[in-house]
Amino acid sequence: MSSDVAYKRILLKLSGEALEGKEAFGIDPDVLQRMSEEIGELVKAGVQVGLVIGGGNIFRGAKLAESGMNRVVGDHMGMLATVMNGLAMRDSLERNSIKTTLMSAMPIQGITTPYSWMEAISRLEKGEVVILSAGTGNPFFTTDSAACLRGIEIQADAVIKGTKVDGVYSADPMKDPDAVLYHELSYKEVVEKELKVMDLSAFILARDHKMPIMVFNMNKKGALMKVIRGEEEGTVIK
Ligand SMILES: Nc1ncnc2c1ncn2[C@@H]1O[C@H](COP(=O)(O)OP(=O)(O)O)[C@@H](O)[C@H]1O
Ligand SMILES: O=c1ccn([C@@H]2O[C@H](COP(=O)(O)OP(=O)(O)O)[C@@H](O)[C@H]2O)c(=O)[nH]1
Repeated sequence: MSSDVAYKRILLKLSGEALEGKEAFGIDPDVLQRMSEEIGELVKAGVQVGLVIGGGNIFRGAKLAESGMNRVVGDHMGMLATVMNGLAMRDSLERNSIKTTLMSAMPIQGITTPYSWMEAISRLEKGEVVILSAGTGNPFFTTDSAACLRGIEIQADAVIKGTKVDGVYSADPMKDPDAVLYHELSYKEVVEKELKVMDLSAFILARDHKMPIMVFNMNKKGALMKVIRGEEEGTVIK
């Protein structure tokens, strides 16, 4: 492993919505390409990358339930959306010569590999990127919960969450122009200040297992590598 990286194995969580990029719906190929290049740099530096991708660019169960659909069915659709994003991401990574396995908590024979934590670790050790799709496989959870759960299972050194803003702020930066970016926070401060990092059940799981969380801007070129090098970028919660 290259000596200038601070983490050997990471669980990278990419937001489904951020994959939309400049498109009105679905997936922006430019975002996929840029993320593939950035993930490729990590792999070259010797970092083992487990990847959880959201599905918010396609379906969210809670939103579907607002219009009358059964929430469980809506969540199944949301989880399948993460498999579609996973297929697109694997395709893009493979086109960039990065060996990738797409695992799914909802197995689809012939298309995905069923999720197994031991198999995931063994492939990560061989230098493959492993995409862990279909969230936790259960309704009423989010892909942030999946990221923390899988991060703990695969014994990652940190959960690194890519989002649309530069990190965790004192208030929602999209709404409050005076919001201040934090570079470091404790789990306790996040709870006390009620800061939106991820949903509470995901966050508490990470806290209880002392899993560090980093939040960075997916739209900022090079930000991910800076986080991995331990440079001042985004927000670290530990
Ligand atoms: N304290 C805060 N710090 C950072 N972002 C915040 C905060 N409060 C609300 N937000 C909003 O949360 C959004 C990111 O949430 P995230 O969980 O990544 O989104 P998604 O719903 O796509 O998973 C940002 O775009 C930002 O507008
Ligand atoms: O373990 C999980 C993960 C996801 N989902 C569903 O999949 C959708 C897409 O995931 P998420 O909203 O976390 O995506 P993101 O916001 O990261 O794009 C969610 O809204 C849920 O409906 C679920 O039911 N269980």
